[in-house]
Amino acid sequence: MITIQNLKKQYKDAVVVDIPTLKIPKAECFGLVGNNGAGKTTLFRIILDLVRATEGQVSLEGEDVSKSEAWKYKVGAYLDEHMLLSYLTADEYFETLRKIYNLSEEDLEQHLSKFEELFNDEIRGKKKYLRDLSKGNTKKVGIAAAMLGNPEVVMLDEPFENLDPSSQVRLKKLIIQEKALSHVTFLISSHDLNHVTDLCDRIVLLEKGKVIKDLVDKGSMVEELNMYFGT
Ligand SMILES: Nc1ncnc2c1ncn2[C@@H]1O[C@H](COP(=O)(O)OP(=O)(O)OP(=O)(O)O)[C@@H](O)[C@H]1O
Repeated sequence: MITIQNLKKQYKDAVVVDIPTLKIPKAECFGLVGNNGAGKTTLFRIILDLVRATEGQVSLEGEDVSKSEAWKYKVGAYLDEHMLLSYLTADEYFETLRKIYNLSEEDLEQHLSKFEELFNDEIRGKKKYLRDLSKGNTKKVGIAAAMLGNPEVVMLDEPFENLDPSSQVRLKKLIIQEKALSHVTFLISSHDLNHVTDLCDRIVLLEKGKVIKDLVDKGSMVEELNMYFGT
């Protein structure tokens, strides 16, 4: 369970996140939507302790993420390319993570085999450094890395952005499979209302840092969001 309490982030006079309370239960697929600047990435960054909140706290299984370290072994995340080691090739990067997570070569192969269709022969066995990959292929590496090591929570910021249409469908299939096989809690922010509503059990809509809708009814989710976004 991720618990957010009295959370505020302020830059000078601007309050960009303001969430009195929000609980994300284990194994939920939690979607986060909102217009540009609504505070989605900032909220993810606070959850990952990449940005300190001005007030309040985020805890994972009762541990305040800004005061403890143990939660880091339970969380995998891909927010942007800064999280990668761009001077490595994809194979070198996965091998580095394998050692960090203390996985066997078989474990790594088994994990990466799930991404074979998504990688589409563009990622593994290439001599290209991550910094030279296309935006979509970079994202695929980041997503595969975020899901490595059996994390309990996987956080993905805009996972569908820059992916070609076939890759978007493949990624969606992969996340659905992973949801069915494990009890991973997914936190996914997206501007793609169709994908996020297809995938997620619950969608939270942020506006100027505040939760203005918390949707759990699959039947009316799409309609409510289309009404809000005028789509
Ligand atoms: N370091 C910073 N200094 C000042 N303002 C910041 C900083 N980081 C974020 N902001 C502001 O916080 C607000 C929320 O930004 P954030 O990136 O979280 O929004 P978002 O919902 O992820 O947007 P998008 O959909 O465009 O990615 C924006 O107004 C942004 O300008």
